[in-house]
Amino acid sequence: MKSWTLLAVSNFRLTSLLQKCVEKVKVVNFKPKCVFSSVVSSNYILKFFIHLLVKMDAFDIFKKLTKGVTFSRKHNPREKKEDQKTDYDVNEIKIENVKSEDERVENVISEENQITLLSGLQRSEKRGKKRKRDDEQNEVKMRMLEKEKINHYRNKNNISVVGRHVPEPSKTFYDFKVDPDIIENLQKCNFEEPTPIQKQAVPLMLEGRQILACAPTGSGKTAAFLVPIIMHLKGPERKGFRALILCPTRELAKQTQRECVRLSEGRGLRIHIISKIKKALTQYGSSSSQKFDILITTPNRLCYLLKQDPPAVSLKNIEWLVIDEADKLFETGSRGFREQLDEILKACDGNDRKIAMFSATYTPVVAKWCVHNMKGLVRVTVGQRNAATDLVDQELLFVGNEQGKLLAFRDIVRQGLSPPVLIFVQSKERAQQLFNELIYDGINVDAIHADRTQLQRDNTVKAFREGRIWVLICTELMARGVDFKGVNLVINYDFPPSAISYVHRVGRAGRAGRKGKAITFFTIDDTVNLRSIAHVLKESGCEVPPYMLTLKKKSKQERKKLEKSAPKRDDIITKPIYERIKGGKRNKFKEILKREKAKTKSGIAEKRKKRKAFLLRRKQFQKMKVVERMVQ
Ligand SMILES: Nc1ncnc2c1ncn2[C@@H]1O[C@H](COP(=O)(O)OP(=O)(O)OP(=O)(O)O)[C@@H](O)[C@H]1O
Repeated sequence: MKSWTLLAVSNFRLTSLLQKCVEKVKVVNFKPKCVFSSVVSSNYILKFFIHLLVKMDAFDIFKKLTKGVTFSRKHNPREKKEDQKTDYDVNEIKIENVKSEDERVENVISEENQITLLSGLQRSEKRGKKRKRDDEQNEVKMRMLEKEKINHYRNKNNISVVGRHVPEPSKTFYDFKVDPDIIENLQKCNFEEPTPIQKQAVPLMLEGRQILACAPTGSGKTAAFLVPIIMHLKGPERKGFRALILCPTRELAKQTQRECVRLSEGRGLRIHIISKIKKALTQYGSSSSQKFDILITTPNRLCYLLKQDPPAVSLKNIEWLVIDEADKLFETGSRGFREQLDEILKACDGNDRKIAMFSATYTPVVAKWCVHNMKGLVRVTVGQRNAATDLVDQELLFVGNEQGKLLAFRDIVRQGLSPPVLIFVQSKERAQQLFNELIYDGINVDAIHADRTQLQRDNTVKAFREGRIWVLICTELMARGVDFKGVNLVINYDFPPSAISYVHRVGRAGRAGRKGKAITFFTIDDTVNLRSIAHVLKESGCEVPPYMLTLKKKSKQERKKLEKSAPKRDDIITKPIYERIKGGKRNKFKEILKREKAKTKSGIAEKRKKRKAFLLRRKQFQKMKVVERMVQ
């Protein structure tokens, strides 16, 4: 193999440039070996080469640079070995004619001011490439390290994300890229630092990303979607509604509106809730002033407005659509809102529409829909999916039968009840029955259910919030999203229809970092969901008798049936009602009972009469048939 020895050349940049020149004149296997005699600053050398490159062609440059340099073409086996052994070894370079080359360089550059040569710096092109590669590798390593740090922070906060280019979670409110007034409002609410869902969801939504977020009950999901929306809308405009927040109940919508008002203080945003449908029919139509920005409502009311001809509200300018309690709104059937949701989605047909879904529980139906319909979707999960908050101490209590439930509750009261307490029952009738029972026990109690008027419902919620009512009996209506501060105890008087319902009911306690307790009564009739609910308890670190976890898994059909219609239960009554009624009223009640009895007696007699007539007709018919056969 031919080898060249170039003596007395320059530093690294000089060498590599020279090599390029040499390549241009097609010199094969050029291995420059060089040493400096004096120190030249690399900047000046660069300037020098730029000067040369501009003025001369490659051959000229080569000639100029190699002037006076001796090239040895001798075939030297030792040299060959060296060549193979190492790319370039500074210690074994032959130095010839260094001075003359140095002088020449100085001469050429003398026009370009002063030059200082760095002595001892020798690099080959391969080394240069290696350095470049190293730099790239270091950069990759740095990026990986950064990613690892972010992942570590996410793990610490139990955040998991699925999606592309997910921004870093914010550590403090100041890391949110929001205006100072929003941070001030957050601080006014006594929020010290963002909750994990806020840490991840806020930066995501601020970047305009569509998200499906799942985080435990009471973990601040409301502020997580309100902050970016408020930031996005900035101030009031005359475009009609630009953000829409859907909630499953009016109580939750009102609560969200309150929080939105608090967080957007000073911005002048007009936040509306559809409370009176008649007023709404004329308030938001196309002929109105369009001076409104955020609409918070239930799907039913909004659909009613959309169905008017022409529609009584326009959703064309909606930029953010938030579906709170997404899994509930995606439920089909009479209790769900799926059909209404489809109509609303159709009405929000603006180009800029982005969707955010939030819930404490996750269902595959929602996830599937999001994957198919939300571009650039990011899924954010805090903690374990469909798990109850670990701030609540949960207990399953076997009470034998329906009477046992009342006895168990009275026992809890005897041991000492620390209000506020929420009691969940399966129907409005049972809510009323339990209310009638407890009111005679001298407990400061009220009930809320769909049969009560809007005003009654609002007053009850207000009284409970203000501490005028200690025990609130409610149905599934209040299980989702409603935030009563400091609920100490949740009692599932009637067993929840599903594990998801259990998670939401229990989640009314243990909110915003506070601790709480939940007791769930069960009888022998409640075994269908016992196993799955026992698993929820176990996952949130509560003690569960092992037999519950190994109960036979009930079929999906059985569980679905239970979700659709609650099981039949005995009425909640411990004594005959007339025993509790005094004086004249009691006698009246006895009379009513007698009449009822008489009614049933006459009813039985009527039934007997009918049966007799039926039997008689059947006999006659049979006789006729016999006669017909005989004739034939
Ligand atoms: N960063 C924060 N620091 C302290 N408290 C907060 C913070 N963010 C929200 N909260 C408070 O936490 C409570 C629960 O918040 P929120 O109602 O948003 O919970 P949620 O996750 O929506 O619950 P659910 O799933 O039951 O609807 C509220 O009282 C709210 O004011």
